[in-house]
Amino acid sequence: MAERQLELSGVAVELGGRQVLHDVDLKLDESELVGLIGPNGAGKTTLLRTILALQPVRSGTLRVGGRPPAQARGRVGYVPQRHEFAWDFPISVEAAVLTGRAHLRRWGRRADSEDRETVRDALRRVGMADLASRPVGELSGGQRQRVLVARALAMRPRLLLLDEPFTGIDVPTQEALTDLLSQLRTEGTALLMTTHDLAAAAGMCTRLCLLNRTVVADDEPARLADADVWLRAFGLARSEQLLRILGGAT
Ligand SMILES: Nc1ncnc2c1ncn2[C@@H]1O[C@H](COP(=O)(O)OP(=O)(O)OP(=O)(O)O)[C@@H](O)[C@H]1O
Repeated sequence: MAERQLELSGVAVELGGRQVLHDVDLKLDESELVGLIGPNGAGKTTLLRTILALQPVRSGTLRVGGRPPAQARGRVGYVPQRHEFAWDFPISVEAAVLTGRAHLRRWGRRADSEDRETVRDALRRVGMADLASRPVGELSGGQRQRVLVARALAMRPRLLLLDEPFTGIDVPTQEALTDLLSQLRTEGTALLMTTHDLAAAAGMCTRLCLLNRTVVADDEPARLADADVWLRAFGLARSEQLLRILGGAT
């Protein structure tokens, strides 16, 4: 049976005294790729940060690999939005990816041969092995995205969270990333990805989870063909543009 990597049941989260998420139920097993879709401000990033134990759960239950999130940090990789990384920091690509292993190493200990081999392997997987010594500030947007993915892979996560990984990247990087996510799935990694690219998500995800403060719908893309579900998720009236974007899906 597939191993459960993530389970949320009735989860509520508050930010600044305001309830941002309520009654969130979500399950994710190994080898699943779930697209987290919702309008701006729906709580997608907050949900990822809560799974990473960066945000407390107000009520409900959250388990990562069967454990409370604070005890499961070593099994969750995170690819943040690109603007969240300090690209002006004067370090090489290799050093940036090595930071992905920092919490697996004892504080102050130097990187060993296993760390370096894991970093090289992660850079190979994202097609960046040739640029290992390049300063991160000199990279293009697509190359930066690859570095963030390699950094998350360097910890060999069982669960990988990706925040808008396809936003603003070139087509070759989109294709390479799509292939990589599919490979990770076949290796058993569970993947949860926020995206605004509905067409890409429908094409590659095993399930789509429509979030708007709570889970409005969660199913295989082909089974989410009802326009009303999408309209509810996005809080829209029937006439709006989303119906046209969804095209055949509605
Ligand atoms: N530190 C904070 N304090 C109070 N409210 C916050 C804080 N951070 C975010 N919020 C609010 O929480 C809600 C959810 O934000 P979040 O960033 O999780 O949404 P999102 O779905 O990721 O949006 P986007 O698609 O725009 O990235 C928003 O209304 C936002 O304004």
